[in-house]
Amino acid sequence: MKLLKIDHLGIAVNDMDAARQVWESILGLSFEGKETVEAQKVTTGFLPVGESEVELLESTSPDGPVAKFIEKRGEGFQHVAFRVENIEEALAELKEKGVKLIDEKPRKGAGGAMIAFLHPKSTNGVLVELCQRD
Ligand SMILES: C[C@@H](C(=O)O)C(=O)SCCNC(=O)CCNC(=O)[C@H](O)C(C)(C)COP(=O)(O)OP(=O)(O)OC[C@H]1O[C@@H](n2cnc3c(N)ncnc32)[C@H](O)[C@@H]1OP(=O)(O)O
Ligand SMILES: [Co+2]
Repeated sequence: MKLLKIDHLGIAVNDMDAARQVWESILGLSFEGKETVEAQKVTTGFLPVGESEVELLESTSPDGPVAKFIEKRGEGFQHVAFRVENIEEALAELKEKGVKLIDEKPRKGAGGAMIAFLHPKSTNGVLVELCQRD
């Protein structure tokens, strides 16, 4: 398995439009548009930066992972997503190594990507997303 690059950094926010203002006007990034991914109970908003992107995450439901995260920790950095060439192979390899997988099988993410999460308890307290884009 090879991690190709940091695909995106996920930031949990209370209000997409308010957060978008901050990342655009203060940090000078450009907002690419919103997309709701119901399976994850989030609306995403991507802002490219170099070879990677910032992914703003607003929860669509009080019982979603982003709402729960904000309730416990407040707004902030929620996950890092690494691009991989072959997500099925990567998951098989990580499972073999005893890594605790949240998703044993890839799921559909934003922008047509296939994604899977590793449990933060396996990765030094950081929620890791693997992401394959074809
Ligand atoms: C659209 C897509 C895309 O990019 O295409 C996305 O990104 S969707 C992005 C949103 N989707 C996701 O996050 C899906 C994957 N996440 C999950 O399944 C969940 O959020 C878990 C990570 C399993 C946490 O679940 P849950 O909140 O029910 O468990 P919990 O609160 O008991 O947390 C268990 C322990 O993990 C810690 N914990 C929870 N969320 C964490 C996070 N984001 N980063 C680091 N640690 C985290 C808690 O503090 C707790 O630690 P202590 O035990 O020490 O107190
Ligand atoms: Co993500």
